[in-house]
Amino acid sequence: MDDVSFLLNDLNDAQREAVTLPVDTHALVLAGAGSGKTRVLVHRIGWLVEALGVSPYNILAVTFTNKAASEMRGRAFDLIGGKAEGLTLGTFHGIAYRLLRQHWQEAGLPQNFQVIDSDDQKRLLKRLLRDLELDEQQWPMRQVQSFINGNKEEGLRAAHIDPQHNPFVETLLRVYRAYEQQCQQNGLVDFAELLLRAHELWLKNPRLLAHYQQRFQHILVDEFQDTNALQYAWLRVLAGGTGRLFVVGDDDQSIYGWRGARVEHVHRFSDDFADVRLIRLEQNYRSTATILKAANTLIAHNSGRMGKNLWTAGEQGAPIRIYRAFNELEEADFVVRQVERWLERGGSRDDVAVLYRSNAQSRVLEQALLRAGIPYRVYGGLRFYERAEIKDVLAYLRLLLNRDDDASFDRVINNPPRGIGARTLETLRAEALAQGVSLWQAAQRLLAAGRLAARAAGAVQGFLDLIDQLAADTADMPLDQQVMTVISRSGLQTHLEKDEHKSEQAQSKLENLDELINAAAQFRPGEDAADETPLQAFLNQAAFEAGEHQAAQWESCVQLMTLHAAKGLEFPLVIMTGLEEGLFPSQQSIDDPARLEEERRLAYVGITRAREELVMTWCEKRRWHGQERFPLPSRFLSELPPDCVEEIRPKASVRPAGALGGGFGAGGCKSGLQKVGAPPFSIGDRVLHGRFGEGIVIGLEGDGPQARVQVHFDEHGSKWLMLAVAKLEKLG
Ligand SMILES: Nc1ncnc2c1ncn2[C@@H]1O[C@H](COP(=O)(O)OP(=O)(O)OP(=O)(O)O)[C@@H](O)[C@H]1O
Ligand SMILES: [Mg+2]
Repeated sequence: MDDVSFLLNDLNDAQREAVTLPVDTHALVLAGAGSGKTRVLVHRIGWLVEALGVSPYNILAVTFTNKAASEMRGRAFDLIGGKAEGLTLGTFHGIAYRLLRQHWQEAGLPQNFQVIDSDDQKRLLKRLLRDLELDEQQWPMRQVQSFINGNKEEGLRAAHIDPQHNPFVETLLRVYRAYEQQCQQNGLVDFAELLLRAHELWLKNPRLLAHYQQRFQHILVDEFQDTNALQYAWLRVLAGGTGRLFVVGDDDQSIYGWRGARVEHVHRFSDDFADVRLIRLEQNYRSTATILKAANTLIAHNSGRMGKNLWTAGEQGAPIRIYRAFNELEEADFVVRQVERWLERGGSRDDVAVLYRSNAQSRVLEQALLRAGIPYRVYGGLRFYERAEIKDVLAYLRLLLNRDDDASFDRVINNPPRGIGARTLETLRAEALAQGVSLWQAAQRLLAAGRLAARAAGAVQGFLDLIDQLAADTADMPLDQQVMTVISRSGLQTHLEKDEHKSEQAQSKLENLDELINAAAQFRPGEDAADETPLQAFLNQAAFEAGEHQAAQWESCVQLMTLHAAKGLEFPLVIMTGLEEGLFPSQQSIDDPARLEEERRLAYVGITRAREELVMTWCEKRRWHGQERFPLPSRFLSELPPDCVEEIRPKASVRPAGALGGGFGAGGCKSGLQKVGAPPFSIGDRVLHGRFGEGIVIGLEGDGPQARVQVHFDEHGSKWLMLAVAKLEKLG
């Protein structure tokens, strides 16, 4: 087997054992982060093809995200060259989608069926509730949606569910049935439906199933701990009696419990399939010994783990640096300095990932990176000002300034839904086109001429009045109140709040809206904005930031992403931000032990993304949900081994460690960086400047005549000033 030794050379014994298992066994590779599970999976593909002569056509590989899938394809290509093209490789949803496209008839779908996202689904359900004369107050959208999606994920259609004379379930079932019917009629397929249909495709078409069972003799699954019930069932059916499953996973990285993933599948796997070979990998190749020890110590706080021993032969590495920022603006500045430092030492931007718990945290980070001219990409999501809910609010604000802004008009006239249908919109557009006027003017004309049906006319008039009224009422408000008023009176907020508890998605959108209010509160027009109103300047700035530094695909970029999106990836430098109680762990998880453990696994995922250096930051003060908060440092910080961490503070800070809320628990981090010589100010002092007014000291740098101080002024934002020349007065 000389010619296949390249497949085994850079593997350790346990990895090699997994890769070279006989062709007729099932395998479960259970191992911690960075132990080479994904590598083993790819090498197994190579082994099947090159050593055992399996055709790529007979191999199905499932990953968790599209990015992971394309990386896996790349790695497979490196091993087996062009043969990799014959593999079927993708996410569960992607594979189900392809199957349904190919077998639309057998699946009972129209050829041109359309996939709808969660927002589309909500809109459709709202309409159905109205048709069924059900009150949305009584039947909250989140409940309806989770009833339908939850059942689909369990493989249950409306017809399968016995309401057992429970009137509550009976009503939900009526909605489910109507929804199924509507989707079928219009050829619409939601996310859960993709998997359910693909599953039913197997069950209803034994011949087709037999074909695919025969074809996919080898099924390999990465991140197995995050499969949900339907995905697991789908795998079981497809594997049938002959297919061989090779699954890899880590119970400590199960982070999608809130979306129905079941770590129990890892336990069940050995019962559901005969002769499963269990292989454990214990050597970590990704991280320094320090980072690995921190991760191991942290996750040991969870109970009911399968237990693992991860070790590394790698270097000790630098300590994990924990930065206690004054506030989120200063935190973002610090992140930028870390990136710059990395680049100065010869690193590349691609090496750096900045991770956060909540999407809304990205705005301040994006702004700081933009200011510093560092290209970045928000991975697995959109940049702040490109997010739909932010664009919605901005569209309202634009309309307040300019009623003839057609793009904005079009975006929000029926958003949130106010009963203005597609036909009315068509009429408006046709009129605007025919008369060469804006949509707003077209609406006014049609209303004046009585050319809209009564119901539509009422709704359109209501919208025009809303905008006029908002413009009049908010004209003299400060910018943040303007934004806040628009968010609440437009109905956008209520629209999202209605399903607040159900979807993280709606919750995250609400957080983004709060963050937009923060942005308005912190906004200071530039010097060249003298003849604009603050609102105009704010909108221009937002447009600018949305379009700015749109990094090209190939350009080297710092990557910003949520902790969830970082799963499976690795970076030389990882910066985890917002390590604060109430943010990470999230507020909702604090009183629920199971959810708290999931948050801890998320922290474990974050820490184990780092290869060489890890930095964690938290803020003594954070604007969050439109309020100033003074969070405690995250409990996860105090769960790290003290000898692995180093606390750093803004340079030359003279405030003694612990003065603002104490360290983080017993054995907290010792600060080696405090200077004793006493500059006249310390972080957190309130100061007065002749020109910029009042502010707060957030940074100090240098000594003697070179000493500089960074102040965040209430009215003018952050500035660095030379201490020797700036006339700063300390306020009581
Ligand atoms: N035997 C080995 N020799 C050298 N490097 C290895 C070896 N095994 C894995 N690696 C490297 O270690 C890193 C982690 O591997 P991999 O991503 O496969 O781990 P994983 O177990 O899938 O991690 P995660 O749980 O985070 O998904 C990768 O950079 C990989 O190339
Ligand atoms: Mg992996």
